Amino acid sequence: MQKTLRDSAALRWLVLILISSLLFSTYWFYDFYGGIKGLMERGMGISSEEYGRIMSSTTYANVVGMIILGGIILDRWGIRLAGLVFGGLSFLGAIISAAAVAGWFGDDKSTMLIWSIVGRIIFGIGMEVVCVMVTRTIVKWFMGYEMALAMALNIGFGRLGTAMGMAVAPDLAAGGFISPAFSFAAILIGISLVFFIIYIFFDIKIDKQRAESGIVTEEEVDEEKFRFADFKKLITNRSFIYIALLCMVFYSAVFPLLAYAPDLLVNKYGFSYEMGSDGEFLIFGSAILGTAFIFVLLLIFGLSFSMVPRAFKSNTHKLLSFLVISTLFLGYVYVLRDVFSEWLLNGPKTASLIPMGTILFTPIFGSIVDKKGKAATLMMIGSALLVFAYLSLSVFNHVYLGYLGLISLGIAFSLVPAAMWPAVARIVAENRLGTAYGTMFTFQNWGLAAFFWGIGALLDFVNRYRLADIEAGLTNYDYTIPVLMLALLGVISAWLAYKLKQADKLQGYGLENPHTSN
Ligand SMILES: NCCCC[C@H](NC(=O)[C@@H](N)CCCCN)C(=O)O
Repeated sequence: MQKTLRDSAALRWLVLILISSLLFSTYWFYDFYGGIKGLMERGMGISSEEYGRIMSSTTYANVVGMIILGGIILDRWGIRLAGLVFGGLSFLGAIISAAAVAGWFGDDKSTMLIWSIVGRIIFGIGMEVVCVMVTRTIVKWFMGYEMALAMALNIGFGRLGTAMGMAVAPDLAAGGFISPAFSFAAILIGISLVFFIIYIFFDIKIDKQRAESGIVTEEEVDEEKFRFADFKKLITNRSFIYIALLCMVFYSAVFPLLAYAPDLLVNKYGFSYEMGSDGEFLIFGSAILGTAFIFVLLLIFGLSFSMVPRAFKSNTHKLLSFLVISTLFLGYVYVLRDVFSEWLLNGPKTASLIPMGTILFTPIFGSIVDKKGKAATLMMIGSALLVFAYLSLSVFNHVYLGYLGLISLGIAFSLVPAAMWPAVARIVAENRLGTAYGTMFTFQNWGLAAFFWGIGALLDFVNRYRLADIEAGLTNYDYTIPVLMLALLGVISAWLAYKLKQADKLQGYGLENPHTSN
């Protein structure tokens, strides 16, 4: 059979980098607000509820079915046009948001708020469909090759975007001017769109090659397509209902918390928002480049831990490679010990270590699920960890318990997605996966809409008699009740994972069994 571009490993990985840049930049824009919540409140004169409203607006179009409509458009138009249009929408939304905070539409609070919401709504439409489009592109290039690894790396790029966005945004907003943090994040999406345009040349070429050699073209591959008949079947399947509800409840307890985590650490434990000079690692005199370098090295270590030892067949080589990477990692931590000890007292930097940790843990848990199974049980454990994390971060007041809570949150945030997404592929036939993802993301956005806003609204409500003092910097927000509410979501998640385990026993999808193919 005639070879195509995807038969070259180098080209496949190049394609992965080109398209993952879109995930990196859109996750960055999605999550960097968390790193500057306090600065946004002061800069724009908004309350926590209004901040929550801006975050929640990302989901507004998606809660009424935009992801499903986007999926159908993706089916009709294909990767190239849909990618340009939805990537373009996320860029447009980001530009509008940046213009809003820069005061281009007017510098009074309500104008800035309204245009920030308009920007986030448009960004949210583009971002979620980009997520589905990128998954589809990975299937197109990696089917029959290293698909699971490519997907894990792809999410890793997204998490790196989240972590760096949260950590770097306060440096970009130095002096309390939030506008540069927005412009920078918007420009990143623009750059990733250029990468996507470069990808388009490869996409055209491979489609040509596939047509010439009689391999099915993208339009003919219907594995990932959305179909209403499939949708009806899915929402009457017990196991799917439980896993989709779990996706909604679990992510509602995690993504919205990330948008408040730096502020929580600042208000509860007295961490800083802006970094002192001791915590700055300068490259060419720039703290931003220095932070980016530290994160890229963390990513490289995370990926090396999860990929290098498993590439060797003999246990001795596995152990040896693990020891070499561990030694290098310890050296890296030792050299940067002063920087890291400052970071652990800074809200945005500490919170950014949660998504960073998932880059290390998600592939590890993924391979445990592959080898040992127990997917539903691991989802129960992950949800229980969430309960522990949120109890530690709410009712208790000790900073070390707080760190332990953050570590548990990071493990839960790795464990549940690592078990959940492959489990969907077991419950749902391959030709219904596109429909399943679209449906789950829509459910997820319902939960996110409620909790992005709900945490902020509850925060203002429980602190209603102290808001003037908080604004004047005389006292801090009390986060106890909002975080306790998230612990309840952890309990519901654990119950849903348990119901999933029971439903799976009846329906026999084998979620608790190892992946025999691996
Ligand atoms: N192949 C499916 C992977 C889903 C990964 C998942 N992404 C989402 O849930 C997106 N709908 C929302 C991303 C929001 C970014 N803060 C994930 O775990 O990231």
